[in-house]
Amino acid sequence: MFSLSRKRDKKQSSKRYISYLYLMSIEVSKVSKYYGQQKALDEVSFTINSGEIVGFLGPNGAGKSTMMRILTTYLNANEGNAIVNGHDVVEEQREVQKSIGYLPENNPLYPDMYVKEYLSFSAGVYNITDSKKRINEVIEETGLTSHVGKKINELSKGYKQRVGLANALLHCPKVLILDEPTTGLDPNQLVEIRQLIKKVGENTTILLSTHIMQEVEAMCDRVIIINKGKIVADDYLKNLNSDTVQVIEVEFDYRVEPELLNQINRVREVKQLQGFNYSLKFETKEDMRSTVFDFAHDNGLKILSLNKKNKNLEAMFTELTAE
Ligand SMILES: Nc1ncnc2c1ncn2[C@@H]1O[C@H](COP(=O)(O)OP(=O)(O)OP(=O)(O)O)[C@@H](O)[C@H]1O
Repeated sequence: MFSLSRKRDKKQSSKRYISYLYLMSIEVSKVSKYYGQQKALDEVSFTINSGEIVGFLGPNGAGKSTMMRILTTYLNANEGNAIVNGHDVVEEQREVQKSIGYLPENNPLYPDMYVKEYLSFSAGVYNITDSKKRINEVIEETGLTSHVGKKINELSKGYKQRVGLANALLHCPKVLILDEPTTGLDPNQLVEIRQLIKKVGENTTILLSTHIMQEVEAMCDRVIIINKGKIVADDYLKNLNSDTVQVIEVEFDYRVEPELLNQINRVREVKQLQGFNYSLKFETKEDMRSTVFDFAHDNGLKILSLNKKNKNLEAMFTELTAE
């Protein structure tokens, strides 16, 4: 275990800086965080490459906001370290803040300010040169053109989120950190904000947190799943959505010994669910439903229902975050 405040060997640090500059946007290493006795993060480690859109997925209370607040320097970890765009989140806070855009969970906007007034105020805080030009660019990029003359408290939740995004993008950050960016949006606003985030992600590395699995499927290249403060999965969606793993859920009219079902040709795993329901896992592209039917017939078992599922993100999320 090593501490966030430790001083690094300068030579090693500059070598690492160069590699991060080109490849790695974020590196988190064995980060733990306690609130009193409660461990909110438990030796969390992951890396995010430059250009990726990564979903940080977990149920309520999993530790997502805590991790994001550490990455954005608003909170210190108790153990471990984190580097963002080549800068240590404790030793180089100012550099980290300059290189990231952050949209916190409850986007703190000034309700009485006009949209443009608010962005000008932020541009002043960021010390942006040629701020007028940059403000007009982000207004266009985030689809706010027809709303610039409005006060923030006159905007819908979706447009308030756009203002938050515009604000986070003002200083052209390399990495955007978005904490539950679509919470509370209606279905139309949801689609629009997702499209906007995807568009922004064409030029920016994005880490976004959510507890909604479909959110990750709609926007991300990769998912990191966190549960009770621990990383439980980290993979690219294209791998998770492959159809080589197949789960068949079958309901019989009576209890069947799992040992019997284990004899089905090519079955890899048998799980007993509620009632007389069973889940059978296969690792093949071939549709195994007829094999299951034939096995049931040959063994005198009566099937009441049968469902084939691909072992996709939804199934994995449910399994990994089950109580
Ligand atoms: N300031 C705090 N003081 C005490 N406990 C806290 C504090 N902030 C968070 N926690 C606890 O730490 C755990 C992780 O919280 P965190 O907000 O990081 O989770 P989350 O995944 O972002 O949840 P949500 O999706 O509900 O926002 C939770 O059990 C939470 O109750």
